[in-house]
Amino acid sequence: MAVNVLFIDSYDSFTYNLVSLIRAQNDDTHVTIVHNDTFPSFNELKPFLTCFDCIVVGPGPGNPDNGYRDVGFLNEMFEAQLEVPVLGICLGFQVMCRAAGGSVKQLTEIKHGQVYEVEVCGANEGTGNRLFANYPPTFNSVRYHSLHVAETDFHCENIIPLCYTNDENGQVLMGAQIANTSWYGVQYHPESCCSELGDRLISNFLEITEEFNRGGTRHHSIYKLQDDDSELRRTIGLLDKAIDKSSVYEKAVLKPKKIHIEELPAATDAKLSIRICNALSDPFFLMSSSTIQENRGEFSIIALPNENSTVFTHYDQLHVTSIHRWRDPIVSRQAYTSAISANGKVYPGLKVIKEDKSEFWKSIGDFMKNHLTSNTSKLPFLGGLVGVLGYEMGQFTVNGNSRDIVPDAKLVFIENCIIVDLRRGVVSFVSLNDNFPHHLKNLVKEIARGNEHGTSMPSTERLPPNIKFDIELPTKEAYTRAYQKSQTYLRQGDSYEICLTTQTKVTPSDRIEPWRVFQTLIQRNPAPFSSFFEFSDLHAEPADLCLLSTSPERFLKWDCDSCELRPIKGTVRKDGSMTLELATKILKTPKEFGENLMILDLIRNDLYELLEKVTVDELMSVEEYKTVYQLVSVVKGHELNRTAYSGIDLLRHSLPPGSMTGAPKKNTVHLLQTEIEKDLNSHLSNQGIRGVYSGVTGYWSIHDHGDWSVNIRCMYSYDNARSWRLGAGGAVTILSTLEGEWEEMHTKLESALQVFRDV
Ligand SMILES: C=C(O[C@@H]1C=C(C(=O)O)C=C[C@H]1O)C(=O)O
Ligand SMILES: NC(=O)CC[C@H](N)C(=O)O
Repeated sequence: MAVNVLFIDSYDSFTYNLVSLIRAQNDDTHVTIVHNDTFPSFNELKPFLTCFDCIVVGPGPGNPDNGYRDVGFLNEMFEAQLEVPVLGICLGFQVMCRAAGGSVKQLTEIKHGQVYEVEVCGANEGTGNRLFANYPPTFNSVRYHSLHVAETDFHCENIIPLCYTNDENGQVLMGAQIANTSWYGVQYHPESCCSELGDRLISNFLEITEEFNRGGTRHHSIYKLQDDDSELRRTIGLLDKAIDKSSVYEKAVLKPKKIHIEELPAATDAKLSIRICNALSDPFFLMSSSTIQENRGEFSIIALPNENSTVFTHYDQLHVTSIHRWRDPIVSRQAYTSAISANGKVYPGLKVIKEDKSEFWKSIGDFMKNHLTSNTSKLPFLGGLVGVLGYEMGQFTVNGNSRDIVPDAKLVFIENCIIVDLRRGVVSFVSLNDNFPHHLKNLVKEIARGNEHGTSMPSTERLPPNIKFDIELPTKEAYTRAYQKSQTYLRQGDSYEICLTTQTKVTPSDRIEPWRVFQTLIQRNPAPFSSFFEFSDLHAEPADLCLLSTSPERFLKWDCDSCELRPIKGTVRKDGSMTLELATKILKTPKEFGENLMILDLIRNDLYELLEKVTVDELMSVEEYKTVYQLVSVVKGHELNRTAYSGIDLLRHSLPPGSMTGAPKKNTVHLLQTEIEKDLNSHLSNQGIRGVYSGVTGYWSIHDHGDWSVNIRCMYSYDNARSWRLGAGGAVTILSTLEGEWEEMHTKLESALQVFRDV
């Protein structure tokens, strides 16, 4: 049967998991998604309702008692006595029960990302438990809620209980029908990857819908519309577009390009790329692995910008993108500075576009469209854009308002690179225009043979002595206030998990070359996604952005048809007595399980927004790093080829990384920026801005491969290494403790900060 579903989203991070579950029931099911505030009031939505067979009201942050601010027009909608089948989930369920006379109260023991056994009430009787037809007496499902429908109310005659769970709160209502209506709902999350029988719930509801519409006078499904109903069809089309899902660029048929690759056998030495970089006199960017792990860190990429390299820089606060050539002598610092801040002035060699960050994505899409090729290769990168995207390039952040104008994104087009395949022991020289510098090839050949001339790695894991470091850490008082605010929001139901982060500033008494600091860092904290980016892209001028990263976390990797994300959530410090076995025990407790599951479900959501097929390939494995053990899940997206989207769309739509925000993303990012982290970093000039930290670093190759890691366990500088900033944090959940989080933040901070200690 063709069913036309209206899905009302309350800005949750699990919406598209539900939408995909609904779509999966039937090929003919059409789901139209609107937000709960797409319309200023229910009246404006009402005329469209005849287009739909049923309504699904999704989960979300907030409390129905807060009215339009939290739930948009939903209270009004349920008060309007709709004659249409409704399925309310979590927040949707709470709004529905409230309209039927129930009251919504805070749980004593809040449940975020926890699996509970749900007991189904009695067998079918009359219109009774249709929603749970063909269910076993009990099943497991995931709960994400701070609020619930109070027990005193569900014994009222309007609310017919359909299932319960029992926990420290007593008996908690998990599902109900509103008497004399075809409104149903569940408090738990059927769409979570750790919930059972979610598909059966949806298919039962769709059957209820079908029967309702068959028996009644409603025959409005769009698929049954006649040609003269084109107006209605158009209306649905308009509603379908209420949420912007445009792609970064329009995919086209690609042609192969001759790419010049020369291979050289080399040792399988994780430090080879560092040894090569040590010998380079011209600028380079490095994406390297100092540890090789399954499916990570097999390749190190040395990208060599040259005078043909186009440099894209975006300034979120100014709404400006600048485009110029790498170290173009005709672009002076003075011209550059005045061009980006004074609107519309034209300088030779420099293009300044007034655009916001969403247009920035389109600008790089337009640029790359002309460079993409159909080549396939074993190499991850053949040339293309490399660089850094800061946290504020992602969705839902608001513009900063600071004195310091710093770049939020920097991407450089690379035509020459050296790729070290650490597994196969091969070095490749790759050139798009056959202009790979000869002297460099010869130099690398010498190094691969082990003939270095006094340029080897510094033998100590220490920075040069006699330099003092002024370290400004966040205060415990400020952290405590931010932590407590986070707990308040979690209890109120405004968020399920909040990644609370801090920033530390380090000022050396003397400048140390970033490359020197990086070498020390990667020896102290080897990681699969280490990167070195010194953007000295203005001729004879110091770098205005520098990033040294030892990230353990892949954010997103893609090729033409599939993608992979590896969210890390759950951290245990490695100290003398900690073993893998013990860490595994700690990481498999409800606190860490919930923390990881929430982000895992969020990431599935981010992919389902654009893709149909998403799988969880690893559920919470424990991985060992130099200073910590981490809980890692692996999520894959498939069949990108069948959609209008490419990897860059997935990147754009899923930034900032969920593991750095918490869930639901929109509200949590907003709370972090405007309330929680606002006063936490008073020692920084641009507070309220995370900058590079929490963003991503990586590449977009011309053969449409990409790989981006999360900017954590890193340091970055906006003043040419005169001072460094280090971000660190962790997810705060209802099961966190202040001391535990404070310690975890320090553990992560120390993984990079240690290079400035015991020098
Ligand atoms: C916030 C950081 O790390 C993030 C938070 C983690 C956690 O809460 O367990 C783990 C890895 C990262 O996604 C950090 O390193 O600063
Ligand atoms: N997942 C949800 O929809 C949560 C609903 C509500 N904000 C609560 O915390 O209870």
